[in-house]
Amino acid sequence: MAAQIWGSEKRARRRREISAKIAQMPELHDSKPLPFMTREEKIMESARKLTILTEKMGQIIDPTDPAELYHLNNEVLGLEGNPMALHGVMFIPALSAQASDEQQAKWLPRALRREIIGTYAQTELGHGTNLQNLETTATYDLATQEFVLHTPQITALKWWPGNLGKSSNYAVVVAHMIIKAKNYGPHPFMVQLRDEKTHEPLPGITIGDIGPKMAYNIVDNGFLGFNKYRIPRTNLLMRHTKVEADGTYIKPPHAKINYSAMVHVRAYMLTGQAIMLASALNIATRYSSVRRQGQIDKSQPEVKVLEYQTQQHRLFPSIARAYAFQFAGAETVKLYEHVLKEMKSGNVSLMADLHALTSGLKSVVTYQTGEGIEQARMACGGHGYSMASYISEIYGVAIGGCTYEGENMVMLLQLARYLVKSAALVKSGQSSKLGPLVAYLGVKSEPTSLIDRIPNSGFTEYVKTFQHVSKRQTLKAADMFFGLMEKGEKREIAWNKCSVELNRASRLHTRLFIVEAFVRRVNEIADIRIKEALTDLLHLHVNYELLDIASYALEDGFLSASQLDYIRDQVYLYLGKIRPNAVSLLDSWEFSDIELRSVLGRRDGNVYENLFKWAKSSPLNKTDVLSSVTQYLKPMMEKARL
Ligand SMILES: CCCCCCCCCC/C=C\CCCC(=O)SCCNC(=O)CCNC(=O)[C@H](O)C(C)(C)COP(=O)(O)OP(=O)(O)OC[C@H]1O[C@@H](n2cnc3c(N)ncnc32)[C@H](O)[C@@H]1OP(=O)(O)O
Ligand SMILES: Cc1cc2nc3c(=O)[nH]c(=O)nc-3n(C[C@H](O)[C@H](O)[C@H](O)COP(=O)(O)OP(=O)(O)OC[C@H]3O[C@@H](n4cnc5c(N)ncnc54)[C@H](O)[C@@H]3O)c2cc1C
Repeated sequence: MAAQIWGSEKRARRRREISAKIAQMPELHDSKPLPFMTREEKIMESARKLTILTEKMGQIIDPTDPAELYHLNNEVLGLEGNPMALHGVMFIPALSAQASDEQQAKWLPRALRREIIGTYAQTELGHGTNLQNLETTATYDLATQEFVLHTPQITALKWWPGNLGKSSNYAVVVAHMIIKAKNYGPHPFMVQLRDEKTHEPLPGITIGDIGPKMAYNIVDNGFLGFNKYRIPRTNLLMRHTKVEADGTYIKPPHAKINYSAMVHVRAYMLTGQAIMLASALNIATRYSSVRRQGQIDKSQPEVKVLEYQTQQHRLFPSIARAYAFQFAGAETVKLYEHVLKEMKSGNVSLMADLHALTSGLKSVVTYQTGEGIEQARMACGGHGYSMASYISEIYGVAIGGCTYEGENMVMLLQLARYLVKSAALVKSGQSSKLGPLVAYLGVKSEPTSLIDRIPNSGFTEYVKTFQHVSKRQTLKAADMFFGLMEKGEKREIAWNKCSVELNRASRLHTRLFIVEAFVRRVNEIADIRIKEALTDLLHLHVNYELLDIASYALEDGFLSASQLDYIRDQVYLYLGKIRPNAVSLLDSWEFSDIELRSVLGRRDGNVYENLFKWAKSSPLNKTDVLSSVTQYLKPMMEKARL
């Protein structure tokens, strides 16, 4: 099963080898539980481990393999980020995709050797979503052949970029490029921020940390202002766009090609989200099979809380989602790598499809991951609320994904643009022009679902039902939009008035893709026992998801009330079938105790003793009487007694 999750037997084996090596290297372990550290201590601890990793990484992993790097990162540095998180996640990908060969030769080896630390500085205090209204400017000075970076007002301060505040000394900065008074829109520039020897900010640069956040507090998300700060013309990233010495602008082959670093993260973050969901579920499911509370049959002893159907219903559909996201994420990364290769050789024809797909997936996966992790926390009762479970940290980090790389509603609307264009093709009789991901929009469906009518139909009838609801909602939302325009409404106003319906279509389309990716994967599996376990999970997935969106299928009679009862029964049937495998389905992800950082989720199940040990190690317990008591509470009580 681990081979299915991680992509191959070799990958699963490598992960085990890496975890085993890390277990033998105490210098790479947290020196004390992260929840007991201050933010400064955590940053210091993370930087300590990071420097050891830079020295010893080659002994543990193949540093050129992103999957091995990601695993090493999760085990040693953890989810809360590190002082170089954005260096690997966005700075290097931005340089790789957007810098010319000559620029790459100059900067990439230094970045890869970690001679310099970089980040991706795009979002500003006043604007994050609407890139067209970013306010930082890069004005070309023809006389000196330099760009002058400037922050005209407070809202133009860069705000949020990870590791910008204190750790990075370089950044890819996105600014409006102005040449001879003409604004060419946002473009990426390589900018040195700090002196390489002293790490002091360079003259003309104002920089710092934006303060503590809901989670991710090891990352120094920062602010950045420029006061007429000059950089050479050749620091504009020039793989696709060029500015010649005389100010001549050579436009890129696709208007949005400079957005590729964002698409990179949107594609890769899906499996990251799956891992966080599976981690929280691993903690909750293990704990649920240790925790005994109450009886189902009063004549029997107290049961493990995992025996309760409500507990299973709370956890198991999310287990199925974690697998579904992992499989859909793996497909998306493959597609991304393919499109990136094509883009590098000048073929930009697949960019729109990739953008639409990653926009929808990013939104649905992060939202459902957040939901699933929060349910996992509640499933652990009181102990889930303790930082000893570590679930609250996983939650805080995971839901950051609903906001970063494009706020979820906004990204769903990006997918909706693609769906509406596809609907227009269907309506104008040009269904043959539909791309493969939306081809179903042009296919006539049966009048009613055959879900419970065709025995042994595999998952075909389910897929058809998801296709039907997605198609219907897409065409309905598109009709609403076209209808408003026909009535004379301006395009943008009409769009806004339909946007809730449009986003519903985007969600349904994305959920269909996730179901299809799960079905594709299960169909590929040769090992009978693995196939059987995953088929059960897939049954739970399709029935649970369909129940969740049933209103769309009920409103036009595609599903009947009796079919809904059938679907509900299937959910209960598969909850029971999955119960014996539940812990194993999560243990198969092979998270080590070091990686999980959870007292509740320990592999050995020795929860209570370790919770007590953990509580005793709280800094508050170093002394029996705190100074808050001697200074304030004790005198208060004494005064009251007089
Ligand atoms: C091994 C790696 C492991 C990785 C693990 C992950 C862990 C992650 C941890 C990292 C933590 C944090 C990182 C966070 C970093 C950031 O957040 S960076 C900042 C991100 N910011 C955003 O995402 C901003 C969102 N906004 C946008 O993307 C755009 O502004 C928006 C698309 C909303 C609109 O752009 P405009 O330029 O205004 O576009 P319009 O003029 O409206 O035109 C839209 C048309 O352009 C098409 N489009 C847009 N984007 C793309 C694209 N990327 N590719 C292709 N096409 C694109 C769009 O479809 C429209 O086309 P149409 O007109 O419909 O034909
Ligand atoms: C943990 C974290 C890490 C980050 N790291 C980085 C980084 O490394 N580099 C970087 O540059 N940035 C980074 N960011 C910033 C992040 O990319 C932005 O916050 C994000 O893109 C959302 O933009 P915003 O803050 O402007 O939200 P807003 O756009 O202000 O969103 C507020 C509300 O308005 C709605 N809204 C906005 N526009 C529309 C629209 N057109 N239609 C409908 N609704 C709309 C949204 O849906 C949302 O409900 C990070 C953010 C976080 C939380």
